[in-house]
Amino acid sequence: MLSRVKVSSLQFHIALGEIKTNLVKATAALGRVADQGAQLAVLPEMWSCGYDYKRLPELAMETPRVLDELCRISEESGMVIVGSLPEKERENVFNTAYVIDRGRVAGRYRKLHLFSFMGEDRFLSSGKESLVVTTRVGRLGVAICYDLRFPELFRKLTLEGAEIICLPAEWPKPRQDHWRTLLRARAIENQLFIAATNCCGVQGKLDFFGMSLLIEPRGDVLAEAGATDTELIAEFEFAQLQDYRAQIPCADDRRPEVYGKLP
Ligand SMILES: O=C(O)CCC(=O)C(=O)O
Repeated sequence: MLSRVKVSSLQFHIALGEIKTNLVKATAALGRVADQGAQLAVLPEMWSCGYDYKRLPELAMETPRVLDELCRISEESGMVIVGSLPEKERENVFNTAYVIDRGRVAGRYRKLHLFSFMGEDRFLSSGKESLVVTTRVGRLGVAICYDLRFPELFRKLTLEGAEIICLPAEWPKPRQDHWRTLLRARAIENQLFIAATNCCGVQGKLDFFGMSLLIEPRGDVLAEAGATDTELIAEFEFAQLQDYRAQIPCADDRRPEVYGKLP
């Protein structure tokens, strides 16, 4: 097991429906962070095409090709890569975060909580399972964007041994405060690392503020992006997680007999 991991968050503007443009951008950014020694790279939510709702079934047909490219990069660079893409299965389209490790898909998480406020539930199907997966950079839990508002999911991932939670997002203005506060809260209450990647810039009618964050288990922000294309890098030291959990043993002090058992 590694004692520390170099983690990167690849924030960029997603061109709506333009898979080729976004793939070129992501590939270049992955190359740059690999050159800086990144071992885990987190891309935004639906980064290949954005929320081009009506064209999602057609755009999702390209996802296997995008995944092949990510697998190649993972194989050549040694990086673990996480990010969400539209996934088509029969008549359903899911918002699916893929974990790519050692040149193959090591785990797949279909977004559980669809953002009904913006009609995501009318165009996408929701997943039925959470995901914690062991990779070469440790045990990763995955959540996507709106999932951040559901602490139960994060607690479940924690109890299942997640050390780092990767959170691809497309979180628009004006809720910057919720984004930053909830990310720090999820890290603090579960005493783990969070690598959250938002997109930035205008996409259709929405304006994204960026503010991708790399956070350690005390809730301290190790790196934070502004509102433009940015590659964040920080080191996650697993001893910090162990020390903090030993110091304030929240997991041991839980009272599940009162408020219910998870998972
Ligand atoms: O919860 C929010 O405010 C934003 C969520 C969102 O944009 C999404 O899940 O796509």
